[in-house]
Amino acid sequence: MSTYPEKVTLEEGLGLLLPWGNPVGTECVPVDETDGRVLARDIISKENIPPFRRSPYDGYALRAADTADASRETPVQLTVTEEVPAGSTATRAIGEGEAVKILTGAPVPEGADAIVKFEDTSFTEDTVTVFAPSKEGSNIVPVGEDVKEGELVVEKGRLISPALVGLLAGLGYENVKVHRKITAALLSTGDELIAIGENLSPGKIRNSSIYAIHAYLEQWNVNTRVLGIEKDNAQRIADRMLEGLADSDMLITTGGVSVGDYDMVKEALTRIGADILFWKVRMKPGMAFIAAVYQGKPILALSGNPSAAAVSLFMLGRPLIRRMSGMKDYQTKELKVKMADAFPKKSPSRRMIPGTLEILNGEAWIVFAKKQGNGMLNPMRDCEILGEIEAGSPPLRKGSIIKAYRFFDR
Ligand SMILES: Nc1nc2c(c(=O)[nH]1)N[C@H]1C(S)=C(S)[C@@H](COP(=O)(O)OP(=O)(O)OC[C@H]3O[C@@H](n4cnc5c(N)ncnc54)[C@H](O)[C@@H]3O)O[C@H]1N2
Ligand code: MOO
Repeated sequence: MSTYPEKVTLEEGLGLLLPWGNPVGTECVPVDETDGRVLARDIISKENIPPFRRSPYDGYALRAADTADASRETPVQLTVTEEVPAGSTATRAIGEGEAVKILTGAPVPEGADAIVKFEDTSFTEDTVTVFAPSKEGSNIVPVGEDVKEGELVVEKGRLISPALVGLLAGLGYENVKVHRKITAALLSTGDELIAIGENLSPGKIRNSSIYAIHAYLEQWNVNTRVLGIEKDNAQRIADRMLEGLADSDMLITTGGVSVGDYDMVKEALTRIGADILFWKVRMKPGMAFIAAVYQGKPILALSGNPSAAAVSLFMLGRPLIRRMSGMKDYQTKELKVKMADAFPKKSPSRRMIPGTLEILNGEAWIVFAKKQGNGMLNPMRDCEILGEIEAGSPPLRKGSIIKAYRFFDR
């Protein structure tokens, strides 16, 4: 019989599980499909953005030296030689006493070293008059202001944001090398579960938890293969597990991981020959949990209790999924928050309390979910962060400072 650790700390559990989350392979996808994907190569710019000195205003390009003596009383008049709209270039460099009418986004002509806005001048078709000296370089966007040629714009392993999609397009990438999306098979176990459309009968409940898990996975850009509901029968669960694992990178199950007579998931894992990495984590909710590996593929057996399943998925599943997806910063980020509510009970166990993050007077506060309990989904509804009550804590007053874990970072 294989042995495995029981009742590990969260950190021990992550230490045992995360090494199995090897980054998946890569693929090239059109740039407009890359939001939320993980970049698989460093992006070093071959170009400057902008590629030329640019005017940020509609106005006149001129030589700052020509305006040195300009004032309200002694305005300086310059000869306008031509007009340069965006998309064009000047036909020649400007000389002493000359200016070029220029529009926003147009390249600054050779010889010019300052731009004056229209509204700061008076002008005719052929002349422009300025009333103050311009500083050399003023109102000129330098070449490469946004991105410099040769610059490391973004490292591989970063999650691509909407602005980065735009930057990649701006750099000329029609296709981008990203990690392929991982696929997770999802299996719900429990004799009590019925599908959404079925009628409730005594003792039965609708399968809700897996829909929440499915939605979280979608947010994390994971493809899913939904296996449906299986009864509390070890062999049937084992068969479904193998079916799901055959064409997925990982398996997530719910239910049947406690100590009850019908908790068949551990037995099913043994039957398929999976290696159990650990059973039970010292936190609440989320104590009931099994991590296993089958042919290198991670298996997360989550609690049937929906909040417990979500907390395990956030604290253990999410970093694993981020690592498998190719992300460099896969670890959950921590912060210190003040409690906007008291936690009135002693807490012998380490507790994770879902809440929202509020910033008040420059301080981070956690507002706990109104409902708390591992058997509900409501507590997780608006969860942005999980506040941690340490094992052995006395009752905590409002305003106490605790650690929290955040889930809205990229
Ligand atoms: N004697 C003990 N009993 C229990 C312990 C324990 O340590 N000793 N731990 C309790 C804790 S804490 C949890 S969490 C649960 C874990 O139970 P399982 O993971 O085995 O889950 P089930 O028993 O299958 O279901 C628990 C609960 O959740 C409901 N459920 C199941 N699947 C779904 C679903 N897909 N959607 C919605 N709800 C679901 C199920 O009907 C049960 O009510 O064990 C405690 N017991
Ligand atoms: O294990 Mo239960 O998962 O503590 O809520």
